[in-house]
Amino acid sequence: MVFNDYADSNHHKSALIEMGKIKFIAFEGVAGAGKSTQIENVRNYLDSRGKSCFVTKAFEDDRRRNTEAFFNTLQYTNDNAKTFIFQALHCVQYQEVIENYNRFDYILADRWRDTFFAYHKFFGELSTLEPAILDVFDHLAFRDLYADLTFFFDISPEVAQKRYKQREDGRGDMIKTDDIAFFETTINFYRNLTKEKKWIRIDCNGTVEYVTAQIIKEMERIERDI
Ligand SMILES: Nc1ncnc2c1ncn2[C@@H]1O[C@H](COP(=O)(O)OP(=O)(O)OP(=O)(O)O)[C@@H](O)[C@H]1O
Ligand SMILES: Cc1cn([C@H]2C[C@H](O)[C@@H](COP(=O)(O)O)O2)c(=O)[nH]c1=O
Repeated sequence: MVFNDYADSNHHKSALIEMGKIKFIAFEGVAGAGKSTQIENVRNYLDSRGKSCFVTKAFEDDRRRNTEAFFNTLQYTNDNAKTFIFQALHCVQYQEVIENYNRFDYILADRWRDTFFAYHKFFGELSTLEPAILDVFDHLAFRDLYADLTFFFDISPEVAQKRYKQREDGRGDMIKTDDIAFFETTINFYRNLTKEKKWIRIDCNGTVEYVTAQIIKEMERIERDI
C-alpha cells in the first residue's frame, strides 16, 4: 500500500487514499515560490478532464487586502495579535473546506496547516514559548483535517526573494524583502518537513510550464499507483 507515502502520515492515514483516491491536495512553500500560479494551472488541468475543484487560500485576494487594511487600522500590533488573526483566517479556511468537501471532486489548498508552523515556529513570540502551544493553535484551526497529498514548492531562497520583490502589486506585503534569512529559514523548515512527512517535492526554480509539468506528472503517477 502506498498511502503512507503521501498523506501527513505521522498523524493521519488518509481515508480517501486508503480507498484509492486523492481528493485533498495542499500546496506549501515559501512566499513567492509560485503556489497561486500553479494552483490555477492544476485547476485548469483538472477542469479540462471534467473534474471540479474547490480552491481554498489562506491569505490571498480579498482576504489578504482586508487583513492588511485591518492591520493598518489597528495602530498598535504585536506578533501575537498577528498570530491570532492568521489563525482566524485558517479557521475560515477549515470551515470552507468542510462545507465544500462533498460538492467538488478535488480540494486544492493554497497553504494548509503547516504554514502556521513555518511562520510561527521560528519567528515572533510563539517561537520562544513551549512548542506544544503551537500544536494547540494548529488544532484549534484545522482540527483533524489533513491533506491527502502535499506538494512542497522547493525553490532557492534567492529566486523566491527575487520573485517576491518583482511582484510589487500593491498587496502591502508584510515580509521585509531584503531579509534573505526569512526565505532561508522558511525553506529549510519545509525541506526538513518534506523528508519527515514524505511530501512530494517540486523543483520550482524553472519556468511556469516546467513546474506545472512536474506537478501533473506526479499527480498522474500517484493516481496510477493507488
Ligand atoms: N516558474 C516561475 N517562473 C517565473 N516567475 C514565476 C514562476 N511562478 C510564479 N512566478 C511569478 O512569481 C510571483 C510569485 O508567484 P505566486 O504568487 O504564484 O507565488 P506564491 O507562492 O503564491 O506567493 P505567496 O505565498 O506570497 O502568495 C508572481 O509574480 C508570479 O507571476
Ligand atoms: C499565512 C500566514 C502568513 N503570515 C505572514 C508571514 C509573512 O509576513 C506574510 C507572507 O504571506 P504569504 O502568503 O506567504 O505572502 O504573512 C503569517 O505570519 N502567518 C500565516 O499563517
